[in-house]
Amino acid sequence: MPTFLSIDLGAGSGRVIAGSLVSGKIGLQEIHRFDNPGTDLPGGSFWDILGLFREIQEGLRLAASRFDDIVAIGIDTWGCDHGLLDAHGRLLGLPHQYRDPRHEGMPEKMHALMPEPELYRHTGITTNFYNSAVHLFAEKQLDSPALKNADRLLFIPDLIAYWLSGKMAVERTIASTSQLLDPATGEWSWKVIDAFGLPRRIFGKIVAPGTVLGPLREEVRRATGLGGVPVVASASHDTAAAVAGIPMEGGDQLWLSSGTWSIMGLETRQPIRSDAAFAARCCNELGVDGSVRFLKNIAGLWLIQECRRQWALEGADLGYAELVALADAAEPFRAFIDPDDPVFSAPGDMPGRIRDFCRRTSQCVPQSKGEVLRVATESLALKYRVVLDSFRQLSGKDFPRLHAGGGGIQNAALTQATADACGIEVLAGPVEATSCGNLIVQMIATGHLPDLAAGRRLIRGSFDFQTYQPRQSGDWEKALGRFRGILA
Ligand SMILES: C[C@H](O)[C@H](O)[C@@H](O)C(=O)CO
Repeated sequence: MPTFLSIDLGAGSGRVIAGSLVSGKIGLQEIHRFDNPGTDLPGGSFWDILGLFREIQEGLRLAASRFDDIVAIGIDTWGCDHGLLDAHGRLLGLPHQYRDPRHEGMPEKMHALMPEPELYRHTGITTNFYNSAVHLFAEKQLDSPALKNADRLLFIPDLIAYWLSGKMAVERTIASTSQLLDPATGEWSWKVIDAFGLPRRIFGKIVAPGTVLGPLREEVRRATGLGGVPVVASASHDTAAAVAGIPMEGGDQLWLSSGTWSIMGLETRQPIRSDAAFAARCCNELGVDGSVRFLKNIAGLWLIQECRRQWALEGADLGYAELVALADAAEPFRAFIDPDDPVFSAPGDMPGRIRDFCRRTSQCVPQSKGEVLRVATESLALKYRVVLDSFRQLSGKDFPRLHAGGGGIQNAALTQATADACGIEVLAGPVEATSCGNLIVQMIATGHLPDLAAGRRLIRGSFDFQTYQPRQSGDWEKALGRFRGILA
């Protein structure tokens, strides 16, 4: 049975997943899972990129021992982060994490060189702390030897693909998270690159998702036992992969990719760079098959993951099911936070910050773990509603349903709260939207599927989907009024 391998790296953990085509369905098997902890060192917050590569090779080795018909391999990762390489293809230092505080103070300096509305007209991306443009600009301000000596920039999935195949390429969906790309042409925006004084030479050729890069390098073949399996530049940004993996039919559908980030958006054919879109701080990233992901990033399960991490440090190691049960048992609608307030963006004492926010905004201060989690869960659902309303306004369309995919949909309390707060049906599935998207792009690239629509039909027929109907409740409408009041 033809089997495809999806290497899916999130900003917390990574997996190698095998997707086999059996009797007209995709069967998934998780082959290897590993942590991806960022590490704070003098000089910044970094990714352990060599450790990740070792884990990936281990996953490939395990896959080779289980499957004898491996057709292709594709990589997807979180957005924005990158490595710099010299002219010999050697990595110049550890890649920084996008939460590295070096972004602080940069937007003001950038906007002095190119005002944000103009930047938006060129790139379709508002300035956000995580964008590659901000971090490269910081690197430039620090007179970084890596940047000075760099010959090539590769985003994290491009770097892994290079280490696996020996072929360098910049894949378009991941490049579109940089704030350095023109979303209409899908090519680099030289005006922006020049305005920030970044060296043109590091921005190499951009390839479309689904480009076959080449077979595994000899060294990787020896380390894993795999043969010359081709590496495909898949939908390399995990959100692009997730959107490809959510089976929507027809244009302009509303989707939610639910994970560490909750990303809500529309799948469109053209970027939207109007003043209204800029004011709503919506971004245009690129998707599979020439599509545009018109979207808004919302701080998603990050809030809950960081609460969990903090409580584990304090000695309470709680599983996600326990966290959901605690939130369920707490009293509803006591207080709200803006999940996207900058105070929540860095790792740290999230329960303490949630309490501080409530105190600062003169609301009830949640005390117990359940109360804190309830505040986070309801606030997320309400933020989805606010974002949905801005999409309604910007597009002049109403949306009958929200297509939600990704690991976050397993939090049934949050998914039901999403339906309730948004007042629309949520069609939830698949949990593995990202890997599914990554896999179908490989299947298209290798001639096993004709196109994206066929891939989405395959996914629809392969997995269970759950429908959440909105429960009629005036309480959510009242809560929405209070929530809007605390938004900055
Ligand atoms: C900064 C985030 O990584 C990015 O914007 C988001 O789209 C993502 O990749 C979530 O995994």
